[in-house]
Amino acid sequence: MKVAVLGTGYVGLSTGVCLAEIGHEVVCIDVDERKIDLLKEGKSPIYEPRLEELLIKNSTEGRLAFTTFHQQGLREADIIIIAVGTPQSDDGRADLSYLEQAAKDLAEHIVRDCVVVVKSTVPVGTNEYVKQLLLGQLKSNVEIKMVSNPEFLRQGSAIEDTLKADRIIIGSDDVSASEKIQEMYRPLNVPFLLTDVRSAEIIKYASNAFLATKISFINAIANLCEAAGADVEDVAKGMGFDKRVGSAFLNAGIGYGGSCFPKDVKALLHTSRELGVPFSLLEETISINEHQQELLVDKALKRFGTLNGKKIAMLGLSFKPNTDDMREAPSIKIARSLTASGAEVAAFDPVAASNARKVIGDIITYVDSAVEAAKDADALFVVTEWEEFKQHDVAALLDVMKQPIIFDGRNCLDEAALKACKTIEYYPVGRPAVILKGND
Ligand SMILES: NC(=O)C1=CN([C@@H]2O[C@H](COP(=O)(O)OP(=O)(O)OC[C@H]3O[C@@H](n4cnc5c(N)ncnc54)[C@H](O)[C@@H]3O)[C@@H](O)[C@H]2O)C=CC1
Ligand SMILES: O=C(O)[C@H]1O[C@H](OP(=O)(O)OP(=O)(O)OC[C@H]2O[C@@H](n3ccc(=O)[nH]c3=O)[C@H](O)[C@@H]2O)[C@H](O)[C@@H](O)[C@@H]1O
Repeated sequence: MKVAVLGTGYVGLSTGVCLAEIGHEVVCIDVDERKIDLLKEGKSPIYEPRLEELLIKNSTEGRLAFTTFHQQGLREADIIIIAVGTPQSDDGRADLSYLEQAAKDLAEHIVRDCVVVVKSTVPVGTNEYVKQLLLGQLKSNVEIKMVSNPEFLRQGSAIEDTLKADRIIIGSDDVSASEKIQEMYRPLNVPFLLTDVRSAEIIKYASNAFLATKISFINAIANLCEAAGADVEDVAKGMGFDKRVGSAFLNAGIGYGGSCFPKDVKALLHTSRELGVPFSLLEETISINEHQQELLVDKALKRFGTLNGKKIAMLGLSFKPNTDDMREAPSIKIARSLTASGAEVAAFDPVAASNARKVIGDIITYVDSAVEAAKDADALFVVTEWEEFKQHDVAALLDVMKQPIIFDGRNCLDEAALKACKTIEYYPVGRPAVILKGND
């Protein structure tokens, strides 16, 4: 099938590459010339495992092309997938301006009957709004059918999640459009759930808000465990054995970040207010998360009395491992709080440093290794659980630190390995701090 994808961000690019991989002819369109130039050279503008490999393979085999010209990209498309951003507005609602522009671009350049798929995360009712915009401005006499098809991939495993999704939601009031989209995805062999458009839109927000709430719930339990002398890791394990609870997304830490949970929880809250339906649970989810992002700095302040002049090593900047995305990363708040308290911060992240610099600026120093960050540090903050930090020889870090104090915001360091080092003050999340007696 001939597919056009509007927007080559995390979702659009992953979708485009994977649809080409299962045999479709795909043209990805973006208004960002820099991105399209890179993509044409076979380079991915984002860090995502396997993405570049599949990008090169499918471009070389002639199933994947990139353009900044809507006219060129849309000319032959049977299916057009909209995957532009829907960021957060100041009042919490989803900003639909990119989507509105996308509808305008489509109206201008669509020249044949096609199915338009809204994959961007959009508030309930938006598919109908886009359809009206599109039909109202359409230049050619063609038939357009609409499908809501929200996306559930995670950054850092976008390709894997797309090729092996848990489900594909297809929301449409038109049977033939729904069938066409099922046909497009059929080679993936993933279960479909067919719904009406509004339910499909809500499924996306409900899923993200539920997962964010699960994280805030376990973080609240973590704080309770710390005060009560219990261990949240064991508590989460004990809860997770119950299939009704499930063990996923019960990792306590310094809160959720990223381009979606923070904005989507707020957007759903905004929708509920607009519809006059109380949903204070979401307010708590947000407030627990904000508090959790302050956790490491609060603990360090308690430990040191003042952070003025203290040197802190930050391991990790991206909002989660395996991505260079800094959107709403907890590291931003942590870096700002630390420096506002007079601390000096040296940070290392395997891939996110240059994006981090754009957001955090030069209030902190960006270094090229964990050991360099740890040099002369009074404390180490583990902010992102990159595999290489978990595997790191902690002794090598402790050797260069001024004091052996670790605040582990992701409970990811191996305690047995820590015990094999010299004596350490270790502050995990969700269980009391411990002095790990070492062999010094
Ligand atoms: N990032 C993620 O992991 C996930 C994101 N989503 C949702 O998918 C949507 C897209 O998210 P991301 O891929 O992260 O966004 P992004 O911000 O990374 O990419 C959006 C792209 O759209 C392009 N664009 C904007 N207007 C355009 C137009 N008129 N024509 C062509 N291209 C245009 C931009 O230049 C940009 O490259 C959002 O609604 C988001 O909430 C859903 C699931 C996962
Ligand atoms: O709509 C979206 O954009 C996507 O949002 C999330 O994906 P993503 O933001 O890429 O990453 P997650 O793995 O969900 O992590 C989000 C945040 O929650 C945190 N988290 C996650 C799990 C956990 O147990 N504890 C925890 O603190 C992570 O550190 C990270 O900051 C969802 O998992 C995807 O299904 C969804 O498609």
